[in-house]
Amino acid sequence: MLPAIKIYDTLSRDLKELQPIEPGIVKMYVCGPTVYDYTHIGHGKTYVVYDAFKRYLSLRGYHVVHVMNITDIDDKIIKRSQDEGRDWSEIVDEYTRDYLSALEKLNVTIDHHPRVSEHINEIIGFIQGLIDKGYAYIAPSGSVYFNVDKYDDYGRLSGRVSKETWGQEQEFLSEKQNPYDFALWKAAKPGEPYWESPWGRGRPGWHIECSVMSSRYLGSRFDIHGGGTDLIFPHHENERAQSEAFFGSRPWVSIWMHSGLVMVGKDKMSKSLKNIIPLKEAFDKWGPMPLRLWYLSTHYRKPLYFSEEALENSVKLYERLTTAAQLLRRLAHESTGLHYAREEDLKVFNQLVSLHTRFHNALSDDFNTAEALAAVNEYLTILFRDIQYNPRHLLVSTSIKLLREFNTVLGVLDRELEGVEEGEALLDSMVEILINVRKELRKRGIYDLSDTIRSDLSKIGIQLMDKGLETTWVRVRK
Ligand SMILES: Nc1ncnc2c1ncn2[C@@H]1O[C@H](COP(=O)(O)OP(=O)(O)OP(=O)(O)O)[C@@H](O)[C@H]1O
Ligand SMILES: [Zn+2]
Repeated sequence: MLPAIKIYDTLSRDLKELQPIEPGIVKMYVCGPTVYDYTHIGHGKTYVVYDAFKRYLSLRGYHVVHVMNITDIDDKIIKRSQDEGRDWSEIVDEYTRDYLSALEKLNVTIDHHPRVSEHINEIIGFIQGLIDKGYAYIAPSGSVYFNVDKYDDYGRLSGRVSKETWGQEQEFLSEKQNPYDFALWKAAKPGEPYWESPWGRGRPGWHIECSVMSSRYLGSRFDIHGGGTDLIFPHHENERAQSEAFFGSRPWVSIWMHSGLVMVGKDKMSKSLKNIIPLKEAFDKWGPMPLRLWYLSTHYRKPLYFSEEALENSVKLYERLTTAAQLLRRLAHESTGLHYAREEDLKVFNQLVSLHTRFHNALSDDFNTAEALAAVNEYLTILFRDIQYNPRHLLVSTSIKLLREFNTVLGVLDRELEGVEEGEALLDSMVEILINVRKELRKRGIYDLSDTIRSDLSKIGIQLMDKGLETTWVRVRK
């Protein structure tokens, strides 16, 4: 029996057992990027952590619905478009493309990827609802603010008990009833992008989009709300206040799950601090899969300090994992004759089984990927030390099963593990057929054709090596 899944909930400051509102289905919303600059390795951590968590939930048999928004209307985007003299939609297109391509490389999938600009009517409806219920007021400028005093649980998520610590959006102090009220709708200044609304031309404030789009795709209550710890205040505090006010029920979400930030020294890696490494540069230097492993090398709630050395270690781990997948593919063919296990083999088998338990214990206890990776490392040691030269069927098939399970969460060997399926065996046989044909051609002196076969195979990553008339081959990973 696998242990129940527990996750640290920022609101109750305690571990909470995952008990989905609808049995078997986990609904998760994670705050996504504001697309006004290149996606950086800090963002990548947040995306990969929730992707890996979702993969773990799937491994445990849950159906997960994962929503992440794209903020394509925001003050930062408008500022960038004014600074560069470019239309805001051009900026949004450029950086959305960069973001989506980074997700693809990182092997992160999202089920719903809603954009603010495509939900303006729903946002207006939600704000009107808050006004009607007495939680929001219209200022003379045409902006609409949330009246924080009307909501009785403000500050609990972030642990800010005193009103003195709630101040935000200083630029609107003159028209807000309180310094801690926040904008739901911002009246447009000349030259700014705008949409028509009952309160005049304007655009949504930042926080309202997440309340609206989460309920649009997940309903008025859902299981997990995530994002980086930088968002707890004011963003998530505000999301919570306006959602519970609008739906008139509590709790809005069952678990608030926050991931620690990528840090450069003492600072958060951040576009605004200009200390970023864009993901596209990091991909060239270390590769996307080692980055995934690096993100998972520390407990998700802790900060992750940027370090070239740590990234090099992840590159090495990735190499060991890919070698393991290749080795297992080979052993899967070789071990078919070794259908008996001796006593010492059973000991190795038991070690593998206990690593499986350790992996699940770690991940079900607040998704401890650092501890899970320790189990993976130990598995690799056993594979290369005890199984590689003793490929008993029991040990090889258990190792394959385990590596698949590990990878379901890690998400770095999807392609390599396909190699263990029948499809790959078929491909292997096809290569052998071509090699035999080529041998015949060479025997008959038809070298131009035999060279063509070799160079064409090399283009698809299959390298032939001749020794006399005999030919061996390897797969070259690009
Ligand atoms: N340094 C970081 N480490 C981990 N996650 C981060 C980091 N910076 C931002 N995030 C997370 O990435 C997601 C998208 O962030 P967003 O685009 O809003 O960043 P931002 O705060 O505007 O960026 P920046 O601070 O770089 O200007 C959010 O969930 C946020 O919590
Ligand atoms: Zn949000």
